[in-house]
Amino acid sequence: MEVVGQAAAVAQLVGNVGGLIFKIKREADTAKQNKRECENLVDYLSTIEEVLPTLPEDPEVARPLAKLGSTLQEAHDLVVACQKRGSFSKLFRASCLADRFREVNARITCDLSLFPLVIYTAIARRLDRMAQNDDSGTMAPAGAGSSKGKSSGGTVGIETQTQMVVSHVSCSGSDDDDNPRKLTWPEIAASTSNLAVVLGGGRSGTVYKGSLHHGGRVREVAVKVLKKHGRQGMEVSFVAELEILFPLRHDHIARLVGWCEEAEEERRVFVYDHMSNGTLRDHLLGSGGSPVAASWSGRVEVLLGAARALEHLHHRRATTLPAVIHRNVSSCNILLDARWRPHLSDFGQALLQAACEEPGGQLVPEAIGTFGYLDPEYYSTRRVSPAIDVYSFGVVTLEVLTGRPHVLVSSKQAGEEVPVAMVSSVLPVIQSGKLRDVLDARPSLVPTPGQLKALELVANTAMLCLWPQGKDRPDISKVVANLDKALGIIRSDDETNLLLSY
Ligand SMILES: Nc1ncnc2c1ncn2[C@@H]1O[C@H](COP(=O)(O)OP(=O)(O)OP(=O)(O)O)[C@@H](O)[C@H]1O
Repeated sequence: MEVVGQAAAVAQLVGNVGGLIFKIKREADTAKQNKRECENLVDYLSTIEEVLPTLPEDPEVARPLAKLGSTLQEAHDLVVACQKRGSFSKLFRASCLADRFREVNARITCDLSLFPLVIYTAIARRLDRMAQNDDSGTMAPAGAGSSKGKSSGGTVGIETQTQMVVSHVSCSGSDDDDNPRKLTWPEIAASTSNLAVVLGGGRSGTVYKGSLHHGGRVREVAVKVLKKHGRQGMEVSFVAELEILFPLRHDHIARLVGWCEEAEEERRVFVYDHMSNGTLRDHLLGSGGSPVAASWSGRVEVLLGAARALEHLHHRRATTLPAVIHRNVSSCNILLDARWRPHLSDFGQALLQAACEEPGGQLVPEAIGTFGYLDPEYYSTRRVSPAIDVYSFGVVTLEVLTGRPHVLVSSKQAGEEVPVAMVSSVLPVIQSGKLRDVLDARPSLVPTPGQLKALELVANTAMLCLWPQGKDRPDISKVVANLDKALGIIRSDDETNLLLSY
């Protein structure tokens, strides 16, 4: 009886969400302003509408459904507000409404992100029950006439979720025909000669070298095969990462070329453009004479490119897409291509900024990041805001200036080596005006006055980025402007010195 009651409650919530989508579509049809935002919202909701009938009548979907319902109620009010055409300060009103659309879109995305896990569990349970009671081999989700039993292993919800993500971001992102594409495992195996060459590895998986025909040409690619840890958690992060990476196009962001998702085999893969000159850290800590290690202009150019990538992530306001917070900015995640141009990579921990957040940032269950780069304020408050990337970028800037690793090993204490964040030993020296004492000597044994002036600007910018409280740190656009200026000073100084040497 209770089960019947719960199923009825879910059916009612599904009906409620479906009804709201219907009403939103109707109101959007007659909107008098912010029509584009209304249309985008309707496109997004149409995809959700298609999935609604496939939701299992399981009590676990009730909570995210109810949350989605209340967000859609706000979306409805917003679309209704677009019925009025304000004569006074019309543009101002339209821009306020556009902001609210971005907020509502971001919240719908947040609400959806709660679904995969519960849908997965519910469908898996359903399949178990079917295996015991019903060997017909078909599964008829509540109210659906489609989706017949081809599915196994409870993967319908997840693959549908991936499909939703792809179709949503395809609508709102770039419309070029060079979009990332879905690949099969045999294609992955062929492109990497059966995972023959390892490029690197980390907490989330192993990266292999490969080549792939894509966008009308053969591309060198890096193929990241995700670890098969906890199936459910992996699915959630895979979908989230795909949602973020799919529409990203920037000269300084490692581009997603494709992905492979074979849920039954627990295989999940991302394919990126290959960056043949490795990580920034390799060059800062290595002894080789790469342009990045050997010249101040090369180093500041890399910093500037990476800062521009972050600026692109933090300020996607020209689009309806919410800002992205990377959460894992480090010298290991700045990769260099064949022409030594930097590309920000590794979006495995990135988050879409929820527009519904309170001041101070979105609260997350756990502050994840890498020791030495992790913003201490974020670590203690668990609030995510763009300022946490600015902090980590400050650490990378100090690495570039000093050539020292982000973590130093201090002397042994009680028989154990104690790691210390590099920031805590280098920052006080810079603050006391002794930048030269910590500057890496490799680019120039004795920096010229012009170089020193530029490097002081870079160091001062790093100090601001490392301010203890996020609200006091500069916006990344300010960081870009300072680095641009510093690079200009270094370049003109290099030219003057070249002329003088003739
Ligand atoms: N596009 C690429 N081109 C070349 N090499 C790459 C590329 N992407 C990753 N790599 C190599 O693989 C290594 C691991 O990649 P990545 O940092 O994305 O993995 P991860 O498991 O997410 O790491 P982390 O533990 O930092 O989260 C990198 O340090 C780099 O050496």
